[in-house]
Amino acid sequence: MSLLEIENLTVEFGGLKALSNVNLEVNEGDFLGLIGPNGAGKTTLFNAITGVVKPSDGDINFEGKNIKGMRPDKIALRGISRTFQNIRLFPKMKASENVEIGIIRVPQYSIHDAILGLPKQRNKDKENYEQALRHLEQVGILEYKDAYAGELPYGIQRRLEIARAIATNPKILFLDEPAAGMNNDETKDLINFLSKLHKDTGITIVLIEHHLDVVMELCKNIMVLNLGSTLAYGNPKEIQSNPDVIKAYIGERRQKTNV
Ligand SMILES: Nc1ncnc2c1ncn2[C@@H]1O[C@H](COP(=O)(O)OP(=O)(O)OP(=O)(O)O)[C@@H](O)[C@H]1O
Repeated sequence: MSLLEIENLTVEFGGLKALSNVNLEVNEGDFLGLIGPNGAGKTTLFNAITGVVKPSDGDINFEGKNIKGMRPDKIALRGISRTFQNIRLFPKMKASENVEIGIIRVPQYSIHDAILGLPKQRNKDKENYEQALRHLEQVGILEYKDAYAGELPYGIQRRLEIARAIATNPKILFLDEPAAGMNNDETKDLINFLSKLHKDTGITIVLIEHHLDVVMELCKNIMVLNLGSTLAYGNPKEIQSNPDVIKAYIGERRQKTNV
């Protein structure tokens, strides 16, 4: 059984079919890339899986259970975590506090314990802080633990988002354009860091990215969406030489980036 199975998924916004009969299987440990032109439906697919938008048709099975239409918080508790295209950190909170928010998803002590500041609450707070530091270390930004998120360099903020997402201890991680707005050095750092994260933790990752070098280097398989439908699926070599993909997307990206 696959970890995630998407069957004939359709998402409509008014008269617009953002996704049309999309099928996808993700196995445990996969590193899957999701590419395609602007408006192809990539983020909509993430939004449907994470419960942010309601599909009009099809099924989304995670660990054999249909999660289609479930609330985002319930889906997150099943082990599905994500980052967003636009950074969504709490800028006036410290880096460590942003990660603690990822850890404290379910009440860990009663309101009574919290109001009275009982040892159970104090111990849990200390454990959460220590765990947050471990995640900051995991993504290589421990030195920024006391810095305010909004004051961090862009590439570090992106890593902090990933630290917060993995703090929920997910079984699958969806990354929506983690290299967006990064310069070449930051992009190279990101490739190395994601490769190490995947190797060290074995976590299943699905990655949307327009920086094709990131996708080609990291992903074992790639799904190409175009106009809400699957245009192609294959390994990086197959995708780069697929004439339909070159015509619909890669050719245009090469022109834009002079690759
Ligand atoms: N909440 C929404 N309401 C109405 N239309 C939407 C909504 N979200 C997405 N769309 C539309 O659905 C289509 C797919 O959008 P989506 O954001 O999924 O594309 P994408 O492949 O992620 O694009 P990009 O690479 O630019 O991020 C687009 O035409 C978009 O305008």
